[in-house]
Amino acid sequence: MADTSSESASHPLPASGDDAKAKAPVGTLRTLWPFVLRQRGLLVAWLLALAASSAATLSLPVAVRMMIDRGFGSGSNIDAAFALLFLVAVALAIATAARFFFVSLLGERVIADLRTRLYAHLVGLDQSFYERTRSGELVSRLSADTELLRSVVGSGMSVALRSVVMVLGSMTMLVVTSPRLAAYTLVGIPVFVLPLVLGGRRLQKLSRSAQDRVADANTLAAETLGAIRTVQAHAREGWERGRFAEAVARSVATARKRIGVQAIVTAVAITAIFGAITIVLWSGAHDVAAGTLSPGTLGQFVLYALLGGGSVGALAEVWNELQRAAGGMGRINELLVETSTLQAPEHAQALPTRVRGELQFDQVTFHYPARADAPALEGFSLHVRPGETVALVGPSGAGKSTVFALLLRFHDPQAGAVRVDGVDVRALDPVELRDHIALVPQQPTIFAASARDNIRYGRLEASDAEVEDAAASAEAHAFIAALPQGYDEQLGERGARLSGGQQQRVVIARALLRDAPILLLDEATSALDAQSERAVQHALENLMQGRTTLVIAHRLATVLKADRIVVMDQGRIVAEGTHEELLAQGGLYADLARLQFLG
Ligand SMILES: Nc1ncnc2c1ncn2[C@@H]1O[C@H](COP(=O)(O)OP(=O)(O)OP(=O)(O)O)[C@@H](O)[C@H]1O
Repeated sequence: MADTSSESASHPLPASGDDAKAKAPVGTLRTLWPFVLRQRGLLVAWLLALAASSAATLSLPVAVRMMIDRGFGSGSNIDAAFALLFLVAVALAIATAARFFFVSLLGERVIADLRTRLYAHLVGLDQSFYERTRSGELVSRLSADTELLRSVVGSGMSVALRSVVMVLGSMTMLVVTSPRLAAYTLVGIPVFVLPLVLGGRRLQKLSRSAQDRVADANTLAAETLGAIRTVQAHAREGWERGRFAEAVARSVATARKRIGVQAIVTAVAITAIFGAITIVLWSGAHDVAAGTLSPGTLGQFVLYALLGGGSVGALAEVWNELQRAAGGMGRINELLVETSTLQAPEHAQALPTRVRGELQFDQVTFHYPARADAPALEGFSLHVRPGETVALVGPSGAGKSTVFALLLRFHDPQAGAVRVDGVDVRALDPVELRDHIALVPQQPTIFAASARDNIRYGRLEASDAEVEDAAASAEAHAFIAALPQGYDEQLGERGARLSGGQQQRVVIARALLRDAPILLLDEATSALDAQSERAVQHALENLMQGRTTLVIAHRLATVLKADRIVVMDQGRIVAEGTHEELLAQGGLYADLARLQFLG
């Protein structure tokens, strides 16, 4: 059987960005307002440019009329009429460029601000939030949902406001230009617009389901390619090919419907627009022939009608965009209102300047928020003296990791108290508390950064020499120095370029550099070869020296060296003593030791 343990059948995320089925009302976008107001300068510059470009656009038809009537009509003012037309066009060009620049920049700034704020909020949320939230979901909100909003602030908002100005402006100008033709047009508009709006709605629904079908196929591909070992080990390549082909075929079938409707809508749109223009021109031509209307005025009228009609279309489109963005804003708001249940107390107590590292659990009872019925620790009491090494041993689910979580104050117990140097951890600022603790987790966490920066994560202000000293004590200096770029070598995502034992030693170096009086060590369970094992063991011994150490033990060497072994089962302590004492007692420890430590 192939080893598939390293594969996680990654569950498809709901693609937040695309999935915006606009459940939130458009008013949700109000949340953005304070962020927009913070860019006051850009906002004012944009509004000025918008006013200028709208004025230029609205005067363009007038310039065209003058060009036709004066330029072509009499022939005397040709140069002046064309010069005026060109000037208006240049003004329009400059104002449009300025408008685009200011509003796009405004969009970028506002969204950068929102993303920064959202991330800052997320990293501060407590563990219980992360236990019920998938990190992929958060990343998707940070990227896809903010991207939706970026396009709203950076363009949608601009198009909406501009279109409203244009619709109002061109309607006024239609009436001013020719009240009679304007009356015809206003009566005629709904007749032409209604089928387009209906077609547009249908089109939108279809394009959403086309997107969904494409997403289905992508999800299938992501899931199976991510678990390719399992697929191949089961010889399911042929079957998966078939499934993917079917999913793709379904997306084509949906797309075909959309394309068909779009083709019809296009035909209707062209007929409607040219029908309208023909009718206005026809009616206007009679007026021109009768001498009641100049040709230029007719041209001016048609241009205003086109401007107004185009802007109505743009408004309809932007409305959809606003709805999608409101969905994104709603999801981001859900995150922004999340609060940590673990707040720093208003008047946090300070730990002594030299923390001795005395740990006390007093009758602690704790259950995870998701498991109200099953306590992870129950009446748990433990006293660890400064500098002592205590090994926690117990079957899976006994509560060993929970002891760590409470010491780090990732959660607060429902009863009892956890104390460091006699101070209840609830009275401390969590950041100050954690400053005195070094954690070496079972799975080493390596960031996609250089070896040096990975170690320095333990203490950001450490010098290069201190980093290298820590690496040396962690038996990591030799292999890091041998990397092509030495300490500057990028370790790759999740430490892809290091072996398991090397990753562990980098993390130990990080903990050494942290130089905290309290060490929480969750020993790795994965077997290393004898040489790596010895190096890691050596590194750990250096790390534990002179610190209060709680270790979740998986190795014989560790339990043998511990000052005391605490045996846990179902959230309680069932025995305590040294390896020999506990072996002699028999019971749970003897069973565990036979399985885990003595092979
Ligand atoms: N985030 C969580 N939400 C709900 N229940 C949890 C959570 N984490 C742990 N538990 C439960 O709490 C109990 C103690 O878990 P804990 O992780 O402390 O055990 P452990 O001794 O460290 O086990 P292992 O050796 O397998 O890591 C278990 O019953 C577990 O199912």
